[in-house]
Amino acid sequence: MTATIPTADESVVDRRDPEVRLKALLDRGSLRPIAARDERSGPDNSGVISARGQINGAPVIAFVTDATLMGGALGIGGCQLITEAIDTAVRERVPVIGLWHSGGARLAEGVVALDGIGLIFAAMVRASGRVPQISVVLGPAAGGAAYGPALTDVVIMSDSARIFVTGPEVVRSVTGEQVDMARLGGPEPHGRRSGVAHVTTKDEASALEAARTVASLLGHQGRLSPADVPDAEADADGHDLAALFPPEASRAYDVKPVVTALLDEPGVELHAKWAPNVVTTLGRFAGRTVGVIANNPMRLGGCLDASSAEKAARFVRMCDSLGVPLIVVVDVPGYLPGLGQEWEGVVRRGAKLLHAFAEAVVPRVTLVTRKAYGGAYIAMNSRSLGATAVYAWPNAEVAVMGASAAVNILHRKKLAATPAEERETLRAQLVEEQIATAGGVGRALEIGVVDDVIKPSETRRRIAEALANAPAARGAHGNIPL
Ligand SMILES: CCC(=O)SCCNC(=O)CCNC(=O)[C@H](O)C(C)(C)COP(=O)(O)OP(=O)(O)OC[C@H]1O[C@@H](n2cnc3c(N)ncnc32)[C@H](O)[C@@H]1OP(=O)(O)O
Repeated sequence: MTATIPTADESVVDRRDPEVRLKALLDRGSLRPIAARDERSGPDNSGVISARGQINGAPVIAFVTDATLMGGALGIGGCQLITEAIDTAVRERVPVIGLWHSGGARLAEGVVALDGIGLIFAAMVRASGRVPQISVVLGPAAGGAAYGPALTDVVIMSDSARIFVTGPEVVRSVTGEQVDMARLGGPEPHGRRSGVAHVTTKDEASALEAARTVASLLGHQGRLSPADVPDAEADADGHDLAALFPPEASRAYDVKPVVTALLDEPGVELHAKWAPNVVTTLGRFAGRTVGVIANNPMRLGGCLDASSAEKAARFVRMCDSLGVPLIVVVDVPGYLPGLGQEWEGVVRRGAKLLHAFAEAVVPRVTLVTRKAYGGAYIAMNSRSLGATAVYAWPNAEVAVMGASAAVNILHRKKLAATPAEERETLRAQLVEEQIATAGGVGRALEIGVVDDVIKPSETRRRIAEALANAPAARGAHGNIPL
C-alpha cells in the first residue's frame, strides 16, 4: 500500500514522491534542481532527481531515486544523472547525499543499466575521501542500489529501509530460505549484525534529520577554539569526566556518557549496535568536528575483537580522508582471545586498525583513562603508531597485561609449588610487586610513549590544545568500505 501524507492544502501526496523527499532533506526553499523529473512519457524517463540545496545554510548536492516509477529502478539515464551529481559535488567541494529507494538495475534495460550502475560506483570511488558522501535508504534498495550506499561514507537507514543484493523471492528460489525483507535486510540485521548501516532511525523524518546532522558535521567542520574550553572545576556544563567512572578500577561502566561529556554537545554515534565494545562518534569538540573512538568496558569488558577493530579502522580512515581530527579514549584490557575470534580473522581484521592509525595524518590525541594493555595498547593510537599526543589519568596503567594475569604466567611454577593454604597470600604479594615494577605509567612516561599525566578536570582543555597545536592535515586516500 502506498504511504501518503497530507499537504498544507489538504491534498494527499505519495510519501515516496522524490521531490517531497528532497524538500524534507534540504533547508526550506533551497532546492534548485540540477535535473528535474521528466514527464514520464519522455524518452529519458530517468527516475532520478538531482539538485543543489542547502543544509543549515551550507551548500550540498543531493539526488533521489523516484520510487513511484518502476520502484526506483535505475536505467542508464538515471545513472548518468547520479554520476553527474557526484562529480559536481567533487568539483564544488560540497557533501553529496543520496536518497535511495530502488530495485537496482532496470531489468528491461539489461546490460545498459548494469553499465550505468557501474558508472555510479566509479564516481563514488572517485569522490571517496574528497567530499563527504552520505546515503539515506528509505525503502527497498536491491543490487546496485545496495552497493551504491555501501560505497559511501555514512549509510543511514529509516525503519522502512531494506538493503540486500537480492530480494526474498530470489533467495527463496536459489537457496530455499524463507525470509521476509525486514529479516533479510532491515535496519535490525544491518544495524546490529552486518555493519552495513551506520545509523538506523525510527522513521523517515529522523533518517533525513540524521543525514542533515552528519552533512553539517563532515561538510562544515568549524575551527578549534581551545580558549573556549574551561577546566572542569570552572565548568558548569556537565563536562566532569571523572564523575562518570566507577570508584573501583575493575568495575565495568558505559563509556557513552563519557564520550558525550567530552564533546560540546551530543554527537552522532556511528555503528552504535554493531561491535558495541568500541564506540565511534562524530561530534563537535571545542567548536570543531572531531571523531571520537572509545573502548566500551560495558561490552566484552572493553576488549578489542575482529569486528570492533574493523569498525574503528573504517572510522579512522573516514576521518583521516575527510580531515577530521581524532580523540581516542582508551580503557582496554587487550584483544578478546579464543577460537571464534581467530576464525573470524582477528589477526587480519585487527591489522586494519594498526594500518589505519599508522597511516593517519590528521591530528589525533590519545587519552588513557584506566588501562591500556598489550597489543590493544598499540592499536589504540599509541605513540609508536604516530599519535599527536598521548595523555594518561593519574591512576592509569600501561602494561603488557594486567598484574594478576602477569603473575600467573611469570610465577606459575612458584605458585604451584607453594602449599595451597599459603598460595593466595603469595599471589597477592607477587601482584603487589608486579604493580610496583610494571604497573602505572611511570615507565611509559620515562621512555616518552606517554607525554603527560593529566587531571580529569583539565582533560578537555589539554586535548583541545594538543589538537590545535598540531598542523592541520588530511589523508590522501579514499575511504574504502573496510
Ligand atoms: C547492479 C546489479 C543490480 O542492480 S541487479 C538487481 C536487480 N534487481 C533485483 O533483483 C530486485 C528486483 N526487485 C525486487 O526484488 C522487488 O521489486 C523489491 C526491490 C524487493 C521491492 O519489492 P516491493 O517493495 O514489494 O515492490 P515491487 O516488487 O512491487 O516493485 C515495485 C515496482 O517496481 C518494479 N521493479 C522493481 N524492481 C525493478 C527492477 N529492477 N527493474 C524494473 N522494475 C522493477 C516492479 O516491477 C513494480 O512495478 P509495478 O509497480 O508493478 O509496475
